[in-house]
Amino acid sequence: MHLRISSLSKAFDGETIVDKFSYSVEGDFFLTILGSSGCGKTTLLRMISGILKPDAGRVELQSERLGFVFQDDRLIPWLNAFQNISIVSPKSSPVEYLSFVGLKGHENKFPSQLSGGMRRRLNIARALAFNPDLILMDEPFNSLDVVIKDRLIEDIQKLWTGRKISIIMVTHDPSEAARLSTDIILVQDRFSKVDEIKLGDPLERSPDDIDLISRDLLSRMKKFSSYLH
Ligand SMILES: Nc1ncnc2c1ncn2[C@@H]1O[C@H](COP(=O)(O)OP(=O)(O)OP(=O)(O)O)[C@@H](O)[C@H]1O
Repeated sequence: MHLRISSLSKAFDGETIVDKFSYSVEGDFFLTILGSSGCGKTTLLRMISGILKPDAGRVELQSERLGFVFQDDRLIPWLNAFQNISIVSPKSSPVEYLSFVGLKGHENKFPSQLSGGMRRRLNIARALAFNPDLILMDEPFNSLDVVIKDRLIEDIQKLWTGRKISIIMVTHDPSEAARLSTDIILVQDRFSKVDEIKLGDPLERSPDDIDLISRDLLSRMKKFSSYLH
């Protein structure tokens, strides 16, 4: 698996968001695109996925089956949880994936009958059921309560180790990045500064290591926060 980004640029209404950005990573990576709100993380992820066309530059992504967890859940309102999964992935066993995200017993509920956090988990289950070799996740743990979030982070880590898939995740939370990533792209203020951080295997990281990395990331982010200056 590899991702190669060469000299990628994007502007909206004449305002540059991503400016000649190059990056590459390979292997079974867990790449986190980390940065404060509005810095251009989602724009980069959308260009990586091919949903958004860059103004210049190119993305080379080796993947046969791409799964996507969007920021807003894109569930079909008139199908229940089971059907929302089986429609995108008829050969999968939806109950297995619903159990994985803690939604066993909710198979017959429609999206409108689920809480925001449950819909988010259903969204994740649907991406997994597609059996992807690469998953792109945009803020997957937003609006989840802390216990569910902690459990899901553990499960996603198990999935990453067990199935040898690669993951690219967007987040603004340095502690999620410190816990899960093999590699981090820390984006400051619309790509005016980008740190590329290689962390290696997250399973070899102790809670103290995670804490240290998390604090280092936060202090780097604070230096560039316009809100604090
Ligand atoms: N389709 C679009 N048209 C115009 N401007 C856009 C569009 N998409 C994004 N932008 C602008 O680009 C900037 C970066 O947006 P982006 O969604 O990539 O940021 P982000 O880092 O993912 O933020 P957040 O964490 O708040 O989701 C923002 O100022 C946003 O208003």
